[in-house]
Amino acid sequence: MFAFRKAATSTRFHFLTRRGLATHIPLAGSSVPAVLHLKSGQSFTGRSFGAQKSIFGETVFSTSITSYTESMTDPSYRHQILVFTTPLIGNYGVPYNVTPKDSQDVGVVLEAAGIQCAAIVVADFAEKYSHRTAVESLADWCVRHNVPAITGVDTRAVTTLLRDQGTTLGRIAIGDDAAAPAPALSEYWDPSKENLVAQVSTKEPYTLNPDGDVKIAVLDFGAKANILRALVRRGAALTVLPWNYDFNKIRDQFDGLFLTNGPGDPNQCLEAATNVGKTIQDWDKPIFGICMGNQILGIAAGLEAYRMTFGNRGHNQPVLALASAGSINAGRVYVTSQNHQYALTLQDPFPQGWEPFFINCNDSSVEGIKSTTESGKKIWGVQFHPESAGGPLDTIEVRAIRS
Ligand SMILES: NC(=O)CC[C@H](N)C(=O)O
Repeated sequence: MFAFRKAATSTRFHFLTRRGLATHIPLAGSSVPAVLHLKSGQSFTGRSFGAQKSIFGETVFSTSITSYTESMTDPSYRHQILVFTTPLIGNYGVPYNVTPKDSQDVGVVLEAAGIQCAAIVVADFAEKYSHRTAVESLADWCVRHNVPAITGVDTRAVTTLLRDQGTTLGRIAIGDDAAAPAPALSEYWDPSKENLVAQVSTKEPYTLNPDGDVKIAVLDFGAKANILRALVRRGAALTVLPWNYDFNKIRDQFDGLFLTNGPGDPNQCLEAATNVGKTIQDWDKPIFGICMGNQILGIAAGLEAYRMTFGNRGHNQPVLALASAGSINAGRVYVTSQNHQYALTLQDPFPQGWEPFFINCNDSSVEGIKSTTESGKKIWGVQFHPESAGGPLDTIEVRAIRS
């Protein structure tokens, strides 16, 4: 036991010294009081182990049992207070998150360079961590990225509430703020009223793996790095574009279009849906979208994106492949990684030329759409994350699984 601890600690000091950070950042005051207030009136007390900063956000829960570092760096969690239903969080620390940046590499090991969620809430923060890739503790990482974190919270009670009343606006109050009364209802800030995609999307186009075999344009709504890595690994040359770039102006140079994941309400991005609407009308090359990308495709096709009660966040969401998925896959259930609050309507009939692709086995929400064979188009979207990180690999190569 001691040997493990020693190894983790010396790796961390090695990392900090190598990068010129001579002093160890101490574990943020674990006796500092902290409170999670919900706009619905409930308050949950705990202790701070992250940045000593109070924030507002949208309170959501994730049922994933591992990969807290991947979830926390996923830009789709922007401005969300992330409650982990798994009680013990932090036990394997945080890995080194930088790779040599070259034209084929997105430059990070996780999903983004920094923490993207607004704060985390856990039942039991593991102060001792151990993993061969760990270079710092979850507490140190949160402090370095100025992200508040609370431990000692009854996360089962919070989750039960959120499941019943839905995703709820919240406030994390740390230190002196924790002793203050809960905010007035009018003080709660609602991130879903903002265009969060504009905050996280690239501001300028850039390329990755320019010598790749297939030229794909990527509309960046807040891409997880592993999506870009997954495309580059398959030999694609990527041109990553800002979310509202009109791809139609340059589409002749490309073999395909990809639409990424992203934070917030897809209805804040109607400009992108209008652009994509023009593309799907008269472009016959392949188009694929993940999560927000699926929602933008759906809006462009004439479906509506609605707000779900508590969304689906976790790495254990079962989805059923429909007949439209093809005879190899139809009828199979895949366990998938998900992080979303909105979904496309399951309407009958579906817009002309489109059909549902997958259905969620828990709540029957639409888990993907595709163009019909008769339409002659090659367009697919999935609400889940086939590229995983974190989560099961069931859908990373759907066809390969059966063979
Ligand atoms: N991961 C995503 O792309 C999420 C899409 C959208 N922000 C939602 O919450 O539904």
